Amino acid sequence: MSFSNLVSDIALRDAHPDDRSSQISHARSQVTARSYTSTTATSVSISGDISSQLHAGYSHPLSRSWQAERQLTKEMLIFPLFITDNPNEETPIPSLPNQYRRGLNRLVPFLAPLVQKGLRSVILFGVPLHPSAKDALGTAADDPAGPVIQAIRLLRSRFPKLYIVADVCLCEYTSHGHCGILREDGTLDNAQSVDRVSDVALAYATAGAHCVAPSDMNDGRVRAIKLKLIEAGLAHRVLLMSYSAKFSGCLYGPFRDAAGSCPSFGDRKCYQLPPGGRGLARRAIQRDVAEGADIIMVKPASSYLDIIRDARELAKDMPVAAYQVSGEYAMIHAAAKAGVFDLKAMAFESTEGILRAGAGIVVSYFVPEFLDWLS
Ligand SMILES: NCc1[nH]cc(CCC(=O)O)c1CC(=O)O
Ligand SMILES: [Zn+2]
Ligand SMILES: [Zn+2]
Repeated sequence: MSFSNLVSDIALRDAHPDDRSSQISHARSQVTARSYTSTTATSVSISGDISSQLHAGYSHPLSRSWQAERQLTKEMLIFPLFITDNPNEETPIPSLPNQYRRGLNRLVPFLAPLVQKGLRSVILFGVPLHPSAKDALGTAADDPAGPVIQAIRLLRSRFPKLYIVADVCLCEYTSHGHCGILREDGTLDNAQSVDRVSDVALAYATAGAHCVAPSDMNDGRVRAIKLKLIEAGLAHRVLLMSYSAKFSGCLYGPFRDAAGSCPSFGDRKCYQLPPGGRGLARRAIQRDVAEGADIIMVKPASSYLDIIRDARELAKDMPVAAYQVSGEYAMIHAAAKAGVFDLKAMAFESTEGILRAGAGIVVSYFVPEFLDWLS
């Protein structure tokens, strides 16, 4: 049977208008199936033809939606916020389109309409603008008058249903910009760093954060934080989301612009994971599960979908989160601006990939848009 006969054989009249082009590939798959059965010596089995028919399963927008194991919902989304120590600040971040650094006085007016639209959760990053706020120990990180602790209190009281996650790290507060306390030779002092990071986490939990999320990558911080939460009587209501598999690479640039957290020397390659290190990521995930994490996070997301799947399998009984980081967001914006694709379509496609890999929680700078798109 010729290819053109087959094409006319197909009921094009039943196709949805947007599905006409796929009829051609449909015809090709029938060619393959039929020529296979006709050249076999055994009796023609119809099962080959039946199993080759996939299009019926997704020929309608609703049936297409049934094909996903998970659909994106507003409950899955966590929105990152950059909070400065200058109460009236509202400054756009050039490398992060539509994102701003905001002071305390700007938070409630900004968030109120988003909460109205269904915003469920935010993750807070402190951005001390005054250089004097930074020192070798990151003292400002748990300053009770600092932006994060003040924001936790404010948001808890003004938006009682909003779930508050506090990112826990020292790099925004250290004079050298590294994620811990350094030895004289410039390497991280792990024991001191873990003690300091866990104190900061405890301060955020005490201030009312529903969740503390250590992003520092010091060894053993999950256990140290969990123990301090237990000791303080907070372990039953403060969730610990670990940035377990956090890879070093080029995708955090816009964030470091936003947070002013670029290391003043060196890089983070000795504590964040090497991009090829799948085995290390698996060990880090298993380690954090054993140390008492409640949620495992993988970061960045799109270049690490296999790691998200690993996390899904290694931490079977726990939620898995993925952080679509600043560089991923900036790339999508830049490509959309250059006409490569439609921004909304790509925001959905990238997020669907993250969910398909196994995440059930997505930290994303697209949250305000998703709240509109999902309404
Ligand atoms: N440790 C701080 C921290 N927490 C989250 C991010 C990155 C988030 C993003 O790029 O959107 C970073 C930056 C870094 O590790 O340099
Ligand atoms: Zn850090
Ligand atoms: Zn301490």
